Amino acid sequence: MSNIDNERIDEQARVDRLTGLIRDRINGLRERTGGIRGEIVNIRRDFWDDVTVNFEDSAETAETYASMKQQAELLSERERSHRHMTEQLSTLERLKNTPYFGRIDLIDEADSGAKPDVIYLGVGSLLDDSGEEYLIYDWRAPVSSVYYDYGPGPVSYETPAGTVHGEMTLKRQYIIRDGKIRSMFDTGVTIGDELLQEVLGKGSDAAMKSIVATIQQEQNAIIRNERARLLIVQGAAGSGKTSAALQRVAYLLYRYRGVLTADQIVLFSPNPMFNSYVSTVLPELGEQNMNQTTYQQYLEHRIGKDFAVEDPFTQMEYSLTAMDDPDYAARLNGIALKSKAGYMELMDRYVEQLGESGLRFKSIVFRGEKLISGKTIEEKFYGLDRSVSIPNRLRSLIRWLLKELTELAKLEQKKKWVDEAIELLDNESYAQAYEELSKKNKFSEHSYNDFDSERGYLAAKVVQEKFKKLRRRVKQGAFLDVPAIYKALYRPNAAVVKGYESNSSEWRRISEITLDKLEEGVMPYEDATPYAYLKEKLEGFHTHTTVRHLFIDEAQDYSEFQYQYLKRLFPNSKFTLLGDFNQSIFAHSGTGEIFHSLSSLFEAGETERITLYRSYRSTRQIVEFASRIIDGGERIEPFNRNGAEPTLTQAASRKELPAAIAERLRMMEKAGYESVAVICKTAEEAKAISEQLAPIYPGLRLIEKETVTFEKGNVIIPSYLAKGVEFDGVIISDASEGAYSREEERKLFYTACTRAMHELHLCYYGQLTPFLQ
Ligand SMILES: Nc1ncnc2c1ncn2[C@@H]1O[C@H](COP(=O)(O)OP(=O)(O)OP(=O)(O)O)[C@@H](O)[C@H]1O
Repeated sequence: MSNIDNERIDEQARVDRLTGLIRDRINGLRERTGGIRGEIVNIRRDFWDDVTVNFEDSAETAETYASMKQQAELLSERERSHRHMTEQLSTLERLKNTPYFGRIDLIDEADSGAKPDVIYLGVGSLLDDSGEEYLIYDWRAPVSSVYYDYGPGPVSYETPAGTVHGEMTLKRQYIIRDGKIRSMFDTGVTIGDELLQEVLGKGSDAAMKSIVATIQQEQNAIIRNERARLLIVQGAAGSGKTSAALQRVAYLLYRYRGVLTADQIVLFSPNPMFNSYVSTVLPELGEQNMNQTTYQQYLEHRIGKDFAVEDPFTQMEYSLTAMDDPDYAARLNGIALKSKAGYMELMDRYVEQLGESGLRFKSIVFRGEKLISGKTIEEKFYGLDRSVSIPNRLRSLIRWLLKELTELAKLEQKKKWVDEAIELLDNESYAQAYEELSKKNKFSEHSYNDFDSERGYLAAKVVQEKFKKLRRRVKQGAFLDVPAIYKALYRPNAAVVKGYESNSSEWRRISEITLDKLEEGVMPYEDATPYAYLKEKLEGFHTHTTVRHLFIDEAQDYSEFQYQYLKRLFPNSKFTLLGDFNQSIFAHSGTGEIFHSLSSLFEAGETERITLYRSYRSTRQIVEFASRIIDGGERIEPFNRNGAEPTLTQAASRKELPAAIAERLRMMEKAGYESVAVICKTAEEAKAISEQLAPIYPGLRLIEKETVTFEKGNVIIPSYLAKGVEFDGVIISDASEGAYSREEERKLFYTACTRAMHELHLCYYGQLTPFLQ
């Protein structure tokens, strides 16, 4: 028997020993948690039986208090133990079938000559019975970084106590399934092809997978980066940006356990469906999910009461389909203009001017009557000390208005409608009034009819009730008419835009189309951030000070303005931005140059950039094919996994396209693929193709912007919604010149093609897109 065979026997014996130990511990823990759970139920049920309650005198009261405290402490101690055991159980469950995936043998420089420490890495740590020796190290432990960063030879790694140097004498990888070593091999720096081949060759899933066992060196740099205030990751399609981001969250939660919690981490995703796609990774690693949201959801939350906020996909659909609209060019120019930092400066200047004049206030109206006119409020506001900021002046104004309302309420009580309202009161209200007044001795002993004071009391009650809503709205500052203030920016001769764009006919056109939308109650997507920013500047910023880490996926899709805004909203947060400028498809994010220039967001020393060139998602053939579409694509390195060449199918006419697509779908079904996407350029096209395919290839699920769950199966999806997700096979429904030929469509086309893991097929009619010619 060869050496390696002997070693494998030893290794399997160790796996057996550990899985046996893990199982024993699981059984023991299950029994104990069951017992504790029972105890907790009993303590809760008998809590008051076991407490002697007696408040007769101070000594008895003290004793009662002490006995309650003792019971409460016992309960919380039991609950703590239960929580701890449940966590341990969940770690053991994760280690049960695959206790570890890697091993390193390490000699610490400090004790050279000694035998190497043998370190096994898994998705959780395991101590021996003495509690002193690690049988398995968590992949996030400081020493584990050596596994991802080095091959055999000299190594170093950071610990809280400083840098440790040493020598790695062995690096081994395992594929262990159900407690059996399927294969094991010794490697250098790169974590072996074999393991990656196995992982990447599998079918796609409804949920993203964790990549702990095969994290690559450059990905590890992202995961463990702790220095940068702003970490910018530019990575080719399929290079593992999202995967690395999620592993990074898990790493941070481990590294800062006790200090950092999952709710202090926020991930901005490209769409709600993507949220569902990535939501299983962290629980799989034994961590809680961070807060996940989309920028659109955030905007809705902030300004959704003022306007119907257009979403980025509707804007996208417009930019892809509305070329015949006479306002098309003006709208696109407006989108570009409003996404720049210069537009934020314009808002700043506007706010400065508003400090002097121009704020608009709504009158405070009650029962159709103006109680305090907008004009009066305005005069009061501008009568306040002008050196004070607008939000602080508004606060004074609120105090003044509330006082005024108290006085006005008294006048209101005398009005006739109040009498009518009193008459309609029920008996209970009367009885209550009588009781309260008796308590206050308001009824004079001599009068037999206390009508006046009773009426006074009831009138005050009626008016107070009706004024409640008014007072609440005043407290919220709802009398400031932010929509009107924003609209004023686009009115002819708005003071602030003088010298900015006032003479340009383009600006006038942009203003007109924006105003039209705003008057309809619709907030165009490109205006949503400027509006939210203006609102915050006037009312005072609602910052999220507890958030420590903000992750933005598909970061190339955000505008400069949006970044500046986010920076202000999350003042205590580090930013991790993950994107690919080759996939910037939105009109507001330009051609991705914003993503390039982001370094200016923070100080130079606080920003770090990492570029990922290696693409893992797709076969070599697909990566090479797709890379030809974009500039600089030759730098993208495919992972060496082979598959079929992408195919081009020319249909005789547009009408024949569905048949060609159906044919490809059947072929892929035969080949056993379970998730195939027909990717269309727009939602409009997706809907049409979906209807045409239904009779000849039923069962495809149409994905729309409202779709919130990502499920396994065959789908029809618009290109821009397929961002960030992947499929076994992709069929580009229409790769004709008519669909993809404008320069703005190049990146969209690239994004669509790079969603495929194993097979890519393109259908077209007439001329093929010039991007492939
Ligand atoms: N180190 C790795 N080990 C195993 N699989 C990996 C690794 N890195 C990436 N992958 C796989 O590659 C695929 C693409 O990863 P991911 O979606 O994170 O890439 P991305 O850079 O965010 O892509 P895109 O920009 O196209 O959305 C996923 O299936 C992921 O599991």
